[in-house]
Amino acid sequence: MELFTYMEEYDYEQVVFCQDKNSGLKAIIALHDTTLGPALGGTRMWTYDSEEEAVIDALRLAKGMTYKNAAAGLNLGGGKTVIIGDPKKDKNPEMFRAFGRYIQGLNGRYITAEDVGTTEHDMDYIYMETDYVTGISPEFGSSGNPSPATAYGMYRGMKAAAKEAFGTDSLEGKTIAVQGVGNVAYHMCKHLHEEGAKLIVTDINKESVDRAVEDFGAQAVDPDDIYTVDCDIYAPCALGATLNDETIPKLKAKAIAGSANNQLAEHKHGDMLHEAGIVYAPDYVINSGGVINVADELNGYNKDRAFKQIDAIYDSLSKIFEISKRDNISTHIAADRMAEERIASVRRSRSTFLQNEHSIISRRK
Ligand SMILES: NC(=O)C1=CN([C@@H]2O[C@H](COP(=O)(O)OP(=O)(O)OC[C@H]3O[C@@H](n4cnc5c(N)ncnc54)[C@H](O)[C@@H]3O)[C@@H](O)[C@H]2O)C=CC1
Ligand SMILES: CC(C)CC(=O)C(=O)O
Repeated sequence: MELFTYMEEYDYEQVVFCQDKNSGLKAIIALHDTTLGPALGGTRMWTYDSEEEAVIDALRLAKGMTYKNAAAGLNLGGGKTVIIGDPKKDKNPEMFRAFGRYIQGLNGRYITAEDVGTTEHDMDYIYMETDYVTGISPEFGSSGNPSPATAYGMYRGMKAAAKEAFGTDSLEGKTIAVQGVGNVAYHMCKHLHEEGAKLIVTDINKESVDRAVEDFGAQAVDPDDIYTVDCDIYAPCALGATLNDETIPKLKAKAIAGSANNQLAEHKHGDMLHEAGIVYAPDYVINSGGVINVADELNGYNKDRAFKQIDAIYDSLSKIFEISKRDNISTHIAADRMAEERIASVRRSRSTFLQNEHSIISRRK
């Protein structure tokens, strides 16, 4: 991979490689676009097959955060971190403290939070070294783990997708197939179960499946079978790129509404779904509840205010479905346009010179 060529093609601002031999930290912080404000995005810890795979994941996730934060109406740019390692075996407090110092070194250009493989406690260690971290334990005045907020937004977004696909937003009696029942999907399943939906679940982790079967009466299937089950809505809630040439033709669902980031392997897969008449709720819109919740901490956390904003995911998706129908474009393109227009308009409105803003002249005495 030619890193600078890739960065130039997709307009990335900065990539930071962090290494700390003592703790074993190997992290990549990718900052995509900070037009709207400091980049806010979580830290993923995962066992990558190669360093290149980790870099690409950080870059793709960071760009997704630019679009997510813009579409959610937040004054925040897009960034993300990946830490290379096994979250079950390779973590230690020093690793997250060392990482916190790297974040501090960016002086507010990047603010982190949880993602796959990291927890509230990891964030607490980062917080020992920097203020630029959210989703820390509630005893520090924070909003805590963002997963329940993401799950609530998912539930609201799934109702909007159901309205578009079935003419009613009630999920009672609907069969929903869930890939990956981890932090977000467990809480999402709780909402769906309470509304009377039937759940089919899969996970590579048996304990997670057992918990969903026990708590929500879900039916369990093998990971490879989730694409072919009879269902009304498919919810990809594991990792990215699972909507691709191989899986899309197998799907029986009329709507797709999941929490995973970067669900479409390529842009053309959004078009494939549109052509197949499947209502696709763009991932970064439907899963923005978590970032909306942690972003609220920057104003002094207020749960009611944050959840009111999360509720609005329903309206944002309804608007996207409307534009998609009106202009006969796929929903992911409609969402991208919404986000890009917001960034472009803020960029224009910030183009005037300010004497008190940092600029080359402010350094001259
Ligand atoms: N935690 C949050 O608030 C947010 C999470 N997301 C995204 O949602 C997705 C899920 O996040 P979390 O629930 O936090 O992570 P998690 O790690 O708790 O859950 C993911 C689950 O997927 C399972 N899994 C992985 N590969 C699988 C496969 N091939 N087949 C079946 N199951 C598989 C894992 O075993 C795990 O149980 C991720 O893509 C994440 O980036 C997006 C926005 C916010
Ligand atoms: C705080 C996190 C939920 C933000 C993030 O990384 C995401 O939405 O993917």
